[in-house]
Amino acid sequence: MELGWLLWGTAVLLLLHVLMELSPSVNFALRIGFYCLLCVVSSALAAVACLLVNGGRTVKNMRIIRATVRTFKYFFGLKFEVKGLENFKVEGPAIIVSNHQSILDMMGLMELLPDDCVQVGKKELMYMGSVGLIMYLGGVIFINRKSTSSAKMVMSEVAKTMVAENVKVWVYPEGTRNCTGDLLPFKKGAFHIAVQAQVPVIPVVYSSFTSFYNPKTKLFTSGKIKVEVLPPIETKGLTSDDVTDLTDRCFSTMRETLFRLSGRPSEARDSS
Ligand SMILES: CCCCC/C=C\C/C=C\CCCCCCCC(=O)SCCNC(=O)CCNC(=O)[C@H](O)C(C)(C)COP(=O)(O)OP(=O)(O)OC[C@H]1O[C@@H](n2cnc3c(N)ncnc32)[C@H](O)[C@@H]1OP(=O)(O)O
Ligand SMILES: CCCCCCCC/C=C\CCCCCCCC(=O)OC[C@@H](O)COP(=O)(O)O
Repeated sequence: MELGWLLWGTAVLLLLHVLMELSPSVNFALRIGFYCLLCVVSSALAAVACLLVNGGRTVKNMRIIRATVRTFKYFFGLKFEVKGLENFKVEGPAIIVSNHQSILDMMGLMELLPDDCVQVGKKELMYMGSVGLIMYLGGVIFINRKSTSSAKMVMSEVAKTMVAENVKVWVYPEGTRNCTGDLLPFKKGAFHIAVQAQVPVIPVVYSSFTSFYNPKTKLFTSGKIKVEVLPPIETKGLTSDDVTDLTDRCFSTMRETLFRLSGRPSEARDSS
């Protein structure tokens, strides 16, 4: 009986392996499916650990989440090469902004997440079962993207509490995933918070995933991601009139870094 199960199991695994080799779509679906399963199962386990260790919603839970998610890269053959971590060593709170390419970004995020740092996420994520629960327990700030006034109100509240509670806040200023190898125009919420709280903005750039991950062509292989934490941009003395300038400055620096890290030729940069 047990031998029968073993043979069946081996046959199914072999078949999946062959299908993955033959069809990029099957390979993509299985790898993404496995990633989601890993997120769901480890979120459930991590939620129990968070509740036992810290008792409820607190940024301290991010340490447990970070340690868990840092193991995921080994399943997918992903390597991170990180530079500039010393730029996180600013005194007190800061806004961290980074490019957002895919749901796989959670691995890159946790690879360098500093202590006492929460993220801003769309409120729909809260309803993703155990994944929503772990985000809630980790202190993720949920915003309603469909209501500008409500999102702005939450962001302004964040500007006050991040200073009072001495936490850093991680925002994806593109406001949505974008896996084209370029940046979408930045939304200004992160920069408004930085100016309101008079805290520095620390840009983080991940190289383009397109060489190993592309949902359009169903590409998902192993790969290397270069990451750079750029020097903090001070906001002391800036007012709301300076937000557009601050946003543009940050966008240009990050775009230049993205192209450099991704080895994009300079002619392509100039023509886009
Ligand atoms: C253990 C296993 C675990 C498994 C893994 C699971 C989980 C890991 C755990 C945790 C990780 C969590 C990671 C979560 C990632 C989530 C990623 C996302 O969800 S990205 C999407 C959501 N984020 C954003 O949208 C942020 C960026 N957006 C903005 O900043 C926006 O500006 C906005 C505040 C949302 C508002 O957007 P909207 O489109 O409605 O309006 P505009 O941007 O056009 O702004 C209109 C207008 O208002 C001005 N403005 C904006 N903000 C402010 C403000 N705070 N104060 C004053 N004014 C503001 C803006 O400048 C515009 O005016 P103007 O045009 O005149 O400049
Ligand atoms: C009871 C309901 C159960 C639902 C189960 C859902 C299972 C999904 C499982 C795992 C998914 C892992 C997701 C990791 C978190 C990713 C966060 C993220 O990257 O969100 C996308 C968001 O930034 C922008 O969204 P859009 O690009 O605008 O869209």
